[in-house]
Amino acid sequence: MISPGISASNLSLTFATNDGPVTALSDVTLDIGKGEFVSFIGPSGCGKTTFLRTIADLEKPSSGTITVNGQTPENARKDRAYGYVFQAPALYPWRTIEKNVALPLEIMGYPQAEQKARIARTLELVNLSGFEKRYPWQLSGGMQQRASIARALAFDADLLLMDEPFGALDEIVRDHLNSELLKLWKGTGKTICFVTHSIPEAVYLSTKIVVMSPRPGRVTDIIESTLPAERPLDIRETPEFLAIAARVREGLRAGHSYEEVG
Ligand SMILES: Nc1ncnc2c1ncn2[C@@H]1O[C@H](COP(=O)(O)OP(=O)(O)OP(=O)(O)O)[C@@H](O)[C@H]1O
Repeated sequence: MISPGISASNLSLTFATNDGPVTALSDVTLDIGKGEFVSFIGPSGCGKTTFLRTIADLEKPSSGTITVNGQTPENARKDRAYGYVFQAPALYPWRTIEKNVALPLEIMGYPQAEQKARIARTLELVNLSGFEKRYPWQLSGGMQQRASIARALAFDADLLLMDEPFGALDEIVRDHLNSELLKLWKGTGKTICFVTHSIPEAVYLSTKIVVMSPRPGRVTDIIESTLPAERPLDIRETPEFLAIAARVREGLRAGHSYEEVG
């Protein structure tokens, strides 16, 4: 049996705004096992970021429950249960790459030697060994995003929350980072929650795909991937891959997601 990593039950979240209440999440029920790679896909405004932020205890649900490693999100946060990778790399320009990766370790009071070892290990995991002394602006966008992944990995949380980390990158860099991320996931056994707008990216990476629709944000389909663990990039041309992609597309249509745009 897969042990529970994240369990949401009838989770709803409504923001009070000047224009009245906005329901970002409506009645979301979802279980994510430890070691799963789960993608959240849906159009802008369907609550993907809000769901990630709720896991991270950055938002409080209006109703329903959610547990992270069997605890409240607040206790999980205090336990440093997760690393968070934002849409933009969000690196400090005045800090070198190694100093950026060191930041959470400094805050958590790791001894210098331990910091050094962890920085070396995580930079190696994301293929950035040798770039320790560079500044973020000296690296390409893809390298900057890898550095921010290294920072999220530095304190070795079991759970990695990634909010559309590769959205701003070109296809080729994105392909490369997708296969690197899969390798990293397989090598570390972490649980990954990954937000994306891209159907091929979601299908390529995930063990489970959560399709969402807006107004209000809800889950329209949960797809368990039947793809093998070993996934070369050209798996994206196989009938099995295309069948899963078609089901995701159908789920998006069922939520009237794209018809409403434009
Ligand atoms: N702090 C907030 N206050 C008020 N409304 C908010 C707040 N955060 C999000 N929302 C609203 O909640 C809904 C869901 O937003 P969310 O950012 O979770 O969507 P998303 O699916 O991640 O979108 P995107 O793909 O554009 O990042 C949107 O309508 C958004 O405007």
